[in-house]
Amino acid sequence: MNPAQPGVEILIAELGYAGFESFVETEEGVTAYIQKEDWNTNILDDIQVLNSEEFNITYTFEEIEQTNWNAEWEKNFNPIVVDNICAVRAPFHDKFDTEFDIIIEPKMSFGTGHHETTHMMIQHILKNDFTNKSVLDMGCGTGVLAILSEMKGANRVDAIDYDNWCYLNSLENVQRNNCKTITVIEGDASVLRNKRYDIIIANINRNILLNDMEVYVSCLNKNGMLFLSGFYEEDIPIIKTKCEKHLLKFEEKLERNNWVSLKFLN
Ligand SMILES: C[S@@+](CC[C@H](N)C(=O)[O-])C[C@H]1O[C@@H](n2cnc3c(N)ncnc32)[C@H](O)[C@@H]1O
Repeated sequence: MNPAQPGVEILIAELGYAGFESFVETEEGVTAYIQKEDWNTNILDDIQVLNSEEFNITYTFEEIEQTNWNAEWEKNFNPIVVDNICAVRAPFHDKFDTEFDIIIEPKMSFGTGHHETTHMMIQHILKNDFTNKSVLDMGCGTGVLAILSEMKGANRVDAIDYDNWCYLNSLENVQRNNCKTITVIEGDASVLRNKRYDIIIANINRNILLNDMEVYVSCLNKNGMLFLSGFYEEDIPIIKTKCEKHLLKFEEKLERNNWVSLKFLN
């Protein structure tokens, strides 16, 4: 995609709503990634900025091989350290002298800590008490947040993702970090029936969160905590309204580059 610069933010926001999961801004424009099974050309009919006379955006699309993507990731994956407390690194990086040291081989899955939303979710987990809590990591990606939840003392963690690649990658990363309390499940909110948690973490996107909020809230214990991310500052009102409709109390907001992460209490 090749937008004039002022249109980039609008374009990324609209693509995010439509289900695109990650974005790389280049000198030529924006490369946007979406899971193959979520893609069809009709999706672009909803992207209003593509029809804007003001920006004149052109685009192409192509299917990419997961294996090529892996190699790219491994070349470009630099370790990160969040708040000097939690490192997220690949197996081939040296160990960090931080309280928490998470080893992730991301392959194609989202969740290395580099993305603003993952970074903020890590910050939320670091700041809150997870001791002996039951935790749901919905949309677990690499499993990084589930792994940190166990390291922070959670005694039961379900890590759920509807994408088979993420499911397999989370299983690998759970083993790699010697986690004992994490169950990785392939599925979406429909697998949550009759499950209950003290803490729910969901870094997905605005529309999925709005759509599945009722199910999440039905699984959240009284006085439980809900951490949400995967959306922008301008989405806060609609997310807050939805949460407040389910009697959740807004507690805290984190923000990075217009991405936000919210904490609610039940
Ligand atoms: C933004 S990534 C977050 C990954 C990781 N939790 C993190 O914070 O870095 C969102 C993840 O949610 C998954 N996902 C999207 N929609 C979903 C749904 N309806 N049910 C379960 N997982 C979903 C995607 O496959 C992706 O791995």
